[in-house]
Amino acid sequence: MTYKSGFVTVIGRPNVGKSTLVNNLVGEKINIISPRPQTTRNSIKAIYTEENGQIIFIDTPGIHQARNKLDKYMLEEAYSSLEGIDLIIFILDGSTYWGKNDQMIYDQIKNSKKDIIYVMNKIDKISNKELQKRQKKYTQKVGEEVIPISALNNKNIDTLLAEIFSYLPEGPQYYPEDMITDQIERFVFAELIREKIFYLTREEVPYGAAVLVEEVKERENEDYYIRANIYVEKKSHKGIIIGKNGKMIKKIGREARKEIEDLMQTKVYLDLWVKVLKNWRDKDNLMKRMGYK
Ligand SMILES: Nc1nc2c(ncn2[C@@H]2O[C@H](COP(=O)(O)OP(=O)(O)OP(=O)(O)O)[C@@H](O)[C@H]2O)c(=O)[nH]1
Repeated sequence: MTYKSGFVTVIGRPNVGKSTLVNNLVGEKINIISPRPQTTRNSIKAIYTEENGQIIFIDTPGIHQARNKLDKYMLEEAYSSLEGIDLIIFILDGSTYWGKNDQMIYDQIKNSKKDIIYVMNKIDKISNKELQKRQKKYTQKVGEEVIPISALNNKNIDTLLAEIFSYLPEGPQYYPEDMITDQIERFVFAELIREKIFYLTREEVPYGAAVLVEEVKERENEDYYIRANIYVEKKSHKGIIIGKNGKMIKKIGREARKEIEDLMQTKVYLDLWVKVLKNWRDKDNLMKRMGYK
């Protein structure tokens, strides 16, 4: 059998279940999911690999009217993720009806001249009779077959996968099979922290420092908790980064937090830890997680 692979954009209005679908397919919680809309702030790649092929998913932020700088950035991200991809999956919400935002996205993706698979999600929320009715309505709107699924209950996902592969071209395995995401958002946070270390410390200290974001959590009061480890190569460097009475690490944390808050447009609690790890540059796994080849 030939090996097929390609880049697939998952698009749809906020809250239709894009992250749930991608996460369930890949089998691990990668993106931040919450019942509130617009939780996905970046296009995050998730990678699905099986014997005969590989699908690289781009999970786009929900498309909506831009209200602020961050919204605009998210919109650009969503549309720019259409470039250079092989297939679009347009997710519709089976528990509601065709809306203004669906129309807006439909017009845009139709323009892109890419292949599109239409999916109607959340069918677990409606009766069989209702399902058929809505599927018919959606089919009339888009003029093509609409695949009903429940991302939450993994219903009809095999059909969807087979459909995706039927569109993908013959291609290489782009990423190793044990790699499931490239975690763009975490990488950006880590880079912001690293940048502060560069500004605030001297000589070889910043060059021997690496940052890995270990945890990103949206809390009930709507702020973000971010925990990151700063790895240094020598004990003496740890002392410098922490500083007298923790002064330096507080300063690094304060300045990085301000920038992350600016990016996320919300309050952030940044929890920084400094750890000595000799020769971290030689540790393959760590390098991979940091986004270095
Ligand atoms: N009942 C039901 N709920 C679902 C299904 N798929 C997703 N949800 C729920 O819908 C909500 C939004 O899901 P997400 O996966 O975050 O939606 P999204 O489209 O990625 O949202 P944005 O990131 O805001 O664009 C969550 O509460 C999910 O649990 C489904 O198949 N059935």
